[in-house]
Amino acid sequence: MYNWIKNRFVLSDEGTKTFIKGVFWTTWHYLSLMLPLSFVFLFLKEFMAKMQNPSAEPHNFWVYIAIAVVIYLVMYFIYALSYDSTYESVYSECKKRRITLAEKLRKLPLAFFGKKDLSDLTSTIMNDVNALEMIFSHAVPEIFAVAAMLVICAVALIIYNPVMAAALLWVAPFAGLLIYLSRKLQFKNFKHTYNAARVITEDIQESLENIQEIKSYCEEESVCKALDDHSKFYEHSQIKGEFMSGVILNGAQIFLKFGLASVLIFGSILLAQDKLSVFDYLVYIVCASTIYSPIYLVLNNMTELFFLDVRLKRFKEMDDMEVQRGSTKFEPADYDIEFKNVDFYYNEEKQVLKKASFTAKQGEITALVGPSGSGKTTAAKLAARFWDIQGGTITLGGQDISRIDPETLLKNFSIVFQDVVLFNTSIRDNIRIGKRDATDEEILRAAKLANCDDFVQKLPQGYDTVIGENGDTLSGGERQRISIARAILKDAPIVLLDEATASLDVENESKIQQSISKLVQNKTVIIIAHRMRTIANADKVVVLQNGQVVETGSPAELKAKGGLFGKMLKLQEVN
Ligand SMILES: Nc1ncnc2c1ncn2[C@@H]1O[C@H](COP(=O)(O)OP(=O)(O)OP(=O)(O)O)[C@@H](O)[C@H]1O
Repeated sequence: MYNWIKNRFVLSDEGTKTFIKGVFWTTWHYLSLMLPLSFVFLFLKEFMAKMQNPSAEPHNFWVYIAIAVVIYLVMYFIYALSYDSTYESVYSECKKRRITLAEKLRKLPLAFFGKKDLSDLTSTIMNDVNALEMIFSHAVPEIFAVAAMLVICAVALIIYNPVMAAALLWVAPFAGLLIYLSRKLQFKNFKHTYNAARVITEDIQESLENIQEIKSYCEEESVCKALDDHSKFYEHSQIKGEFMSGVILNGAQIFLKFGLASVLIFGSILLAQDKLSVFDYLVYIVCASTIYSPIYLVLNNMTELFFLDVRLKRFKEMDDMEVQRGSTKFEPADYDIEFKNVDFYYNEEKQVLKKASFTAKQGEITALVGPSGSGKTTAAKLAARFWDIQGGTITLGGQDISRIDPETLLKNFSIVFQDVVLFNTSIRDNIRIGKRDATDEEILRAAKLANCDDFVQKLPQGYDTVIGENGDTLSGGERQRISIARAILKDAPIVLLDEATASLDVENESKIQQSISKLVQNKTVIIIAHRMRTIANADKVVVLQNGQVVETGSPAELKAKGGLFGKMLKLQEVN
């Protein structure tokens, strides 16, 4: 049972224990709801005994008051315990689930994020877990608790009078079966609604992110129309889903009412035949008027469980995702990077690297050159284990990087991409990302080396200026310089520069080239640039074409050879 609960609801060990505790107390809470009813029966029994025998001595009035107070206190404490244990379990489990998801995301290869929409992941971490909070704090414990209470009551009623119990309870299994049989249909409906909601979230996020392009290409109308269509589809599937659930649930609820009719009919027959006392008849009528509400509650919550399954499926999908593992101990003799017959493809349709072999030595600048789409960026990112390769090996300091923990590996890399990512915080904090414990002096030094200081000093708050989402308030070149300052501050033994100076003007580029030449001393440097002057200082050039290494050598050697590199060089000289 323990394992079933744990797997069924994708819970942690502690979550399963607190969940069972919550269900235990919720069951007692529902059982305690019968106490006032028992009190009424006690009173009724005595009242009828008094009617049959007027000389019988009634209980003292204060006895009833005392019983009522005890019942109230018992119910109060049981409810408090049930509330406390259920909510404690729910909130702590949801917190854990969010942390586990975030931890999982941290360990997934970056390839995963390329395939997934980020709004979708955010929605799983926030909205799906929120929905779980609701369902776990209400529906799930209630199902277990009310079902347990109903079983106990059913057993008591069957022992008390099996025929009347049968007349009362026969409807419940049929109503339950009706809901159970509808589960596939309800699951399918909810999945449609859920996916439609995800599409809308993605639409909104995408249109907000690309608002500039949308406006500049006058695409507002078509974007709004798409959003409108998706919203209509969402509305339609919501209404369809609710209608379907409503029809099924109402069908079950109406069916349950037959139970009251059969109690009245059978009870009257048995009463007429003198096989049932008036008191027992009244007991079953009262039961019939109260017991179907909790049964209906269970049925209603069962449909919530079908909805829960859609969300749990998403959690399981993320849970089952393969994470990148490796040793956290990494003490290389040097920082030479070696690609040996590397095969790589993002998806099976197209192989991006084919038996690629080259070495980027420590203390040297290795330039990756080649036509657009030849696999330069991919190769550079593979060196930092952004993805795992499908064939060959990549070693760093002689150690296979697929056996090194990605985070441990990345500590050795300073990376500057063309697509700079900045955070909506101060310039100082954005640079500090390179080295969390950096002093202000170290930050200033890195900023000066990266030629940031001039433009930062002109800003009203200097290094404390908050730069907006992804540095929106800065120019492309300024943003790029901040990211270079970050890399300088990190001072890692390996430097990857992917079109790092592409968005700078000639004057700034040459200044940054000087800074970069300081940054890269005695380091392993892999540089990707389309402008040939950017790689003039490279020690080695690796030319890629269609994912294959077609030339390797110094810039002078390759120029003299007159191959692809020579042609590219000539082309740029002409231009
Ligand atoms: N995340 C990805 N998923 C699928 N395919 C990708 C992905 N990134 C790149 N590719 C494909 O892999 C091939 C190599 O891309 P890559 O960016 O490595 O080339 P590149 O030589 O750096 O190009 P450029 O000079 O234009 O930046 C291209 O065909 C590209 O479409």
